[in-house]
Amino acid sequence: MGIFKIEGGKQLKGQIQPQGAKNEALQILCAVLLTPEKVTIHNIPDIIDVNKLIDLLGNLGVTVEKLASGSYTFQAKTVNLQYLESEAFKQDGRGLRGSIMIVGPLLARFGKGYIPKPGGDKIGRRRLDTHFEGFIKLGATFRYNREDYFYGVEATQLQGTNMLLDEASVTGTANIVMAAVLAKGTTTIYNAACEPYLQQLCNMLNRMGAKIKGIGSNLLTIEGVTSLQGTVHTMLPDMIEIGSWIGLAAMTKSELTITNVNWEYLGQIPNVFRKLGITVEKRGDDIFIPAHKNGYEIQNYIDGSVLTISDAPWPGFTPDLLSIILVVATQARGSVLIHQKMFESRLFFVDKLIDMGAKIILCDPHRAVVIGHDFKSQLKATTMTSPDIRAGVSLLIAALSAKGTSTIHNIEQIDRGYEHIDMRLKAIGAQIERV
Ligand SMILES: CC(=O)N[C@H]1[C@@H](OP(=O)(O)OP(=O)(O)OC[C@H]2O[C@@H](n3ccc(=O)[nH]c3=O)[C@H](O)[C@@H]2O)O[C@H](CO)[C@@H](O)[C@@H]1O
Ligand SMILES: C=C(OP(=O)(O)O)C(=O)O
Repeated sequence: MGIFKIEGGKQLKGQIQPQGAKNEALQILCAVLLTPEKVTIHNIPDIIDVNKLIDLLGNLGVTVEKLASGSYTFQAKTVNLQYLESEAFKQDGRGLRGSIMIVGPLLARFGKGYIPKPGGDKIGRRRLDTHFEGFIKLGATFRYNREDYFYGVEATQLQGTNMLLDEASVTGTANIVMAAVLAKGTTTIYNAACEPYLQQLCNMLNRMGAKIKGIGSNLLTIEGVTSLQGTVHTMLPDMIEIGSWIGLAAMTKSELTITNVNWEYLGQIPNVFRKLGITVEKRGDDIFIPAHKNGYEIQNYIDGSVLTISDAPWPGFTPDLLSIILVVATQARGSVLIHQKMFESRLFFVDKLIDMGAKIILCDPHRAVVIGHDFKSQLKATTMTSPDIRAGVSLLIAALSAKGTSTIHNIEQIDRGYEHIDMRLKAIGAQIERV
């Protein structure tokens, strides 16, 4: 397993261009299975999870051609359905979370979709009921093999229907939408997730000939069509990476420009950092973060009570940035309650920050109070292990701000979602080595 060695306490400076969005890429790549025609995709991030999914598509018989860095064509003229029943698929399929979204397109176009329990972060229970309840509603038969955690759905022709999702699941909505576009008749999906990832997916599907209305809302209406054609799609910049760079700049008192961020898709993200007292300046389509020489001060509520930052389905604040908010708060002036509502094991990494000298009280698995140091006491360097992708980056930010040399193990978790992070950090002055 890889290791980062970080010499912290250095100010960084410069420009950073966000990569294409990981969670969007995982949906878009699965959508290529819906058509026998060529699909060209640009701004694909070069990260472990995405590369695993591209390999999986190749194993399924999709012709994959790399045009340039980040640009590929995919053509699923025929698909090797036997691979779905192989031992190799059981290994490949559980390598990442995003693989679950091959099920909807395969079911819709080929009548069967199988998947072993998918991987992804170990951040609490991650059920798949919403996905399979949706497929069943569309008329699929469902089976689950408890022995080897293997899920399967089959149907000769999906039928449009009305459904109310039990929760606004991101990958669940994507999966059901990709099945419903080829169903017979009209499907309505209420309580649909509507993250920018999903808006991008639905817009792409419409360009392929699908008929989806209500994009960006929690009520999608999908008129089924018999076939879809090829298209060209460009991924948005990764909003979670953008948030990570904002946090990094503030915590290391660095001046950073994050370029071409697509402001209109950032939702609450800039404002939540502003609530921590961080200056997030809009300069055209860039974000400019000045060096916070005098620190940053957490805002209280109007009545003077302590601020809470919590997650919610879009357009609420994404759970994927709460770990970063938490680490940034450790050096703020003031206190904040971090409430991670969705996942129950995503805050345990605070133990490491406490070891480094941060003032945090973990109230329960979902809530932590952070009392900021206002830079009066620097975090101390240490050795740590990255438990999940976002905690990993939060620990990396802590290490870059800490005094001395820190070591982070299990950096594959970080490489799962951040493209060449060590090279990009070096380019803005960080001292980081991959060993
Ligand atoms: C590959 C991918 O795209 N992964 C993202 C996707 O995962 P994923 O699609 O797996 O996450 P879901 O949206 O299904 O659910 C996430 C968690 O939130 C809970 N939940 C969800 C909706 C809701 O209204 N109430 C609620 O409590 C679920 O029970 C689950 O524990 O969305 C998550 C939530 O934004 C992100 O953290 C992941 O980065
Ligand atoms: C939880 C995340 O990813 P995944 O769903 O792939 O585990 C994430 O991107 O923060």
